[in-house]
Amino acid sequence: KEANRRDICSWSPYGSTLLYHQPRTCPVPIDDTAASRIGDWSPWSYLPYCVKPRNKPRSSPPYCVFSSDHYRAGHGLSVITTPQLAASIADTLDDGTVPPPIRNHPSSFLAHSSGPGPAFEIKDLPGRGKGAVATRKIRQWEVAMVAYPAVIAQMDLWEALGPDQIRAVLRQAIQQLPSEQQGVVLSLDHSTGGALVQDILNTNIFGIELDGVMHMGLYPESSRLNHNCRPNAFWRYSKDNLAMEVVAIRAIEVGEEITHSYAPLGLNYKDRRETLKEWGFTCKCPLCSSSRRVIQQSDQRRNRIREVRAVLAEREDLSGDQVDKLAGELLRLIGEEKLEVQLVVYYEVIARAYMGAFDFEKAKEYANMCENAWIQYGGLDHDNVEGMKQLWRDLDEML
Ligand SMILES: C[S@@+](CC[C@H](N)C(=O)[O-])C[C@H]1O[C@@H](n2cnc3c(N)ncnc32)[C@H](O)[C@@H]1O
Repeated sequence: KEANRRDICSWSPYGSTLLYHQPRTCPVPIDDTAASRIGDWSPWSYLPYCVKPRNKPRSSPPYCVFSSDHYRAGHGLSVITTPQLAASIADTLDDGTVPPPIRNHPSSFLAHSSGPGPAFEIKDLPGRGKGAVATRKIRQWEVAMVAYPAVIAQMDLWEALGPDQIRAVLRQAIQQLPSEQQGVVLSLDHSTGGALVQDILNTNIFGIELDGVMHMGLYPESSRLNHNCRPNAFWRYSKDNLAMEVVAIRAIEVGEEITHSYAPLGLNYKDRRETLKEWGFTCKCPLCSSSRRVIQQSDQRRNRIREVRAVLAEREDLSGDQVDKLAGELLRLIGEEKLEVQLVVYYEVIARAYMGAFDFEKAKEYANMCENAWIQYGGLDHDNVEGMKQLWRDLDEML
């Protein structure tokens, strides 16, 4: 009975978990041979271009280029992945699967442009190339930017394919984009070295998950966002419609650059530099451009944040008063370091520390703060809603 339901793909773990419920169809995965045999490769605009990944076992599925000309009002999309994963995202090609709040956002190119227009402009910035600068005040939790992918490629592409195969699939993926989108992609920044398209991908990708498999997502609009070690925004994307939202973590003033962090948050200066080497640049954000004394003070705070977190998470003999003191110190340091994006994680650590100290009122207070922050942070379909439910279950069991 289940298998007959149109909204469940038997081979797809996502099946019916759409937040924005659309009837889901379940296209059959096709490679180039199957598509030519049946003479149909819809919903894709071109016959898939497939290669056998040279560095994977012989039984592995091919990696194919699937392109759509009409994706997001004709901006186009090329996906380099297995036939099965391509079939699992076929429904997202339909503009109708983008929920109205995202589709109608002023920065979305699907919006009918009678509204106020985007809240940012792309400008040249000293030492950092181009970047997005706020043209009006952006409120905390406001979606500042909506973006859609132009290229998606399986994350292990560079290892799975031989160099000639990589060149061939990238050439095909770019050639099959509408010409305007080709120009947009080829004009993106690149700083990691090597062949142009591969370098553009390495410089600009966001890691996204399709059916549990990591992919590189190239989102040209949000590619212009620079890194900041004290970011004022973060990004999230929806598996259901592939749209990316850039959200303000605190109020952003007119003229302020909108930034996110490319590196895990909370690293000290040396570790951040090491991590950002992979991206091929030396960070020139305001913190990294400060005096040595300011950087040292920041490092001390960041080291202390890690220590306090470890004490709260690991010590089982803390009293309520001790948790009060440590939680207060942790939140003060996070505020001083402007690492608000991490609060979701720390609220849970504090809630669990209060549970350990049998102060259930405070535990509930922080569990509530954690849940509200996750909802603001990830939206209702965020994976961590499950983690939150576990926190509440653990708390209920103790009461
Ligand atoms: C994803 S792009 C960001 C937009 C880019 N600035 C542009 O002009 O399109 C990443 C590149 O921007 C530059 N960049 C980003 N954040 C930076 C920072 N904090 N300091 C210096 N350069 C930065 C680096 O060249 C990096 O490789």
